[in-house]
Amino acid sequence: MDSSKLLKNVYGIDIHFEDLVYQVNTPKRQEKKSVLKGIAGTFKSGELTAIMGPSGAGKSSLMNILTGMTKSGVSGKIEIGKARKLCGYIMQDDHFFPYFTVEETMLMAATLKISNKCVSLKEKRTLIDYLLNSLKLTKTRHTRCSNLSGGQKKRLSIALELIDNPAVLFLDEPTTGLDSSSSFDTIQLLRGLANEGRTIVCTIHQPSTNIYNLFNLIYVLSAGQCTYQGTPQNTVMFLSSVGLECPPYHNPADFLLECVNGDYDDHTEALAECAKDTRWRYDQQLMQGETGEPPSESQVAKFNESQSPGQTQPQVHKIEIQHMESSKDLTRHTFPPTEYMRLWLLIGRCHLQFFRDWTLTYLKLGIHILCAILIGLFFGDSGSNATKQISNVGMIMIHCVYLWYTTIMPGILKYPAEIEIIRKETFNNWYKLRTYYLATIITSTPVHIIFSSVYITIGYWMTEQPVEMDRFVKYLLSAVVVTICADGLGVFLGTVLNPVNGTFVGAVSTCFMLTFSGFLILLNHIPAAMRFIAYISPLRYALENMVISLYGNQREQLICPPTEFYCHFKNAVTVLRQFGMEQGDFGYNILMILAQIALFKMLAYFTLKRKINTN
Ligand SMILES: Nc1ncnc2c1ncn2[C@@H]1O[C@H](COP(=O)(O)OP(=O)(O)OP(=O)(O)O)[C@@H](O)[C@H]1O
Repeated sequence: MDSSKLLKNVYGIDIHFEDLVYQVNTPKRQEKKSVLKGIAGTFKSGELTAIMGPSGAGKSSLMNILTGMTKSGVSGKIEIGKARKLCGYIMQDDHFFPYFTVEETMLMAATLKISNKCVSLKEKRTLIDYLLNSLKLTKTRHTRCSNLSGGQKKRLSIALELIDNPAVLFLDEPTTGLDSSSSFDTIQLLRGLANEGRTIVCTIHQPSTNIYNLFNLIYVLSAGQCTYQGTPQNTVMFLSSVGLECPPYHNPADFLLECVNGDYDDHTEALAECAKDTRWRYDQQLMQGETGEPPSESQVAKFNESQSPGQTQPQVHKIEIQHMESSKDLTRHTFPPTEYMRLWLLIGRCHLQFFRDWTLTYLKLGIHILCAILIGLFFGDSGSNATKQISNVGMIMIHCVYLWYTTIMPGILKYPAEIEIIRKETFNNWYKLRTYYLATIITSTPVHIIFSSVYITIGYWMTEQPVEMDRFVKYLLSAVVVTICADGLGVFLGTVLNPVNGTFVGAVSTCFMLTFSGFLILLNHIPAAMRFIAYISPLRYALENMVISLYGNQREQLICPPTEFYCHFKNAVTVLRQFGMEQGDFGYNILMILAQIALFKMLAYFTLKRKINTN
């Protein structure tokens, strides 16, 4: 298949909005602030539109409303409707998984967005080659995303969204952080994409004259009002019509911004009134020569008639544009894989990411092994020596806290690091959040099981614990479930709090759970009214379970060294009695930890969803 054909077949979607009002709450709750004050406009297919204006004018707000990212506080009419699913949104900052190369990132996007049933893997590779070539990224195809320059990252973001050929592309400040040459290249690229029939809308700050002239339409916002909507070429004439004369050799874009900024007195109302005249959208020279006046209504009508639909400006290429008659036609030229298929793809991606990040794998495993050996050496024969049983229970406590702490902290930091990538990918319909969340659970759980098992097994055998399979399995199981529980709580905290507060709350909650685990203060020494805290500590359930695994179920007597006159803990049941764990129920304790895992994982999903949906 000709891969370029996949991209050239474009739906022409015009975006029209009227009386668009956006209000936000102010600190004084009774008043609302109007960010957008009843603006109107049309962004046409085949056109590259720039939304400009001073800082705080409402550009990002307008963009977020049109993309559907902001919904509350919005009123008015937006004609884009179901066509939103044919839109791509490229946010200001470019976020990628750092351990994948450009080619791998593209391939993952292609497999997540397009089903193999409609485009084979071979065709996807050809399409990727075509896109990388068109966006001048071929030389970086084997470069990891973290090593790309700002301009390359931006082009990769664009390439990723172009894979499934969106009809509309929104870009928030695509040139921010780029040098003038990269900025020009990026906008020229966007112009090319618009010429193919797409509707491309971006916000931009202070473009150079060259860049300014590449746009088909300039839409200026000032204090929530539209103060110009017309071609770049008509800017000087428009400003002149309200008495603002652009000095010779001055960049019209700069002058326009100076005017709406109020550098030459406040002309906002006059400009807003004049900007209601949509005839500034039409190219003067094209229609009637330089008259200093916008074209008349009849000239506009005549001009429109002479243009085919979707072509309000001269078209550079002849392209296939299919115009939408109704929302029934709203299907992409390609279709996505099922959510089940995406789940498998995401599991694969999570695995690959895990193995690429050596700090998550080799370093963590190495530290687990090292710590287990060190603790084993410290405690020696504490598992069998009747004189060392308080130390042995202390060692179990250390194992619980070690596993808890080393799991909760990465959990807290996991999502804050990935949130922008997930937001971008879920918003652009790469997959559903629940699919991603499930994939991360499916990937991370075996990792926790393996790591905690390695750690516990080393410690168990080095410290001469009873060589009985059922005791070992129960001991290990308790350690594994408490590790998974720590991950659940960590992820939950990470989706509610920022990393600084999350690590603080994580550390404090661990201290409390440790205090009430039943070792530092015995349960029956805690005032009855406070005892309930102990019953919500997963560490208590885990500690009790690990202790009863070792000392319960009629364990035979421990070894009392011949040098000792009396060994108080020779009978294993004495240890249970000492810590008030005689009545401990293994199954109940496991259930309580499992219930907390389910609770944390569920809460974390909803808080993650809320976080993704708030910008
Ligand atoms: N959710 C919100 N709550 C309170 N104020 C908001 C909210 N969203 C936007 N605003 C306010 O609305 C105004 C416009 O914000 P917006 O981010 O759209 O501006 P902008 O034109 O994109 O600015 P910049 O160019 O600096 O990014 C600002 O004063 C901002 O503080």
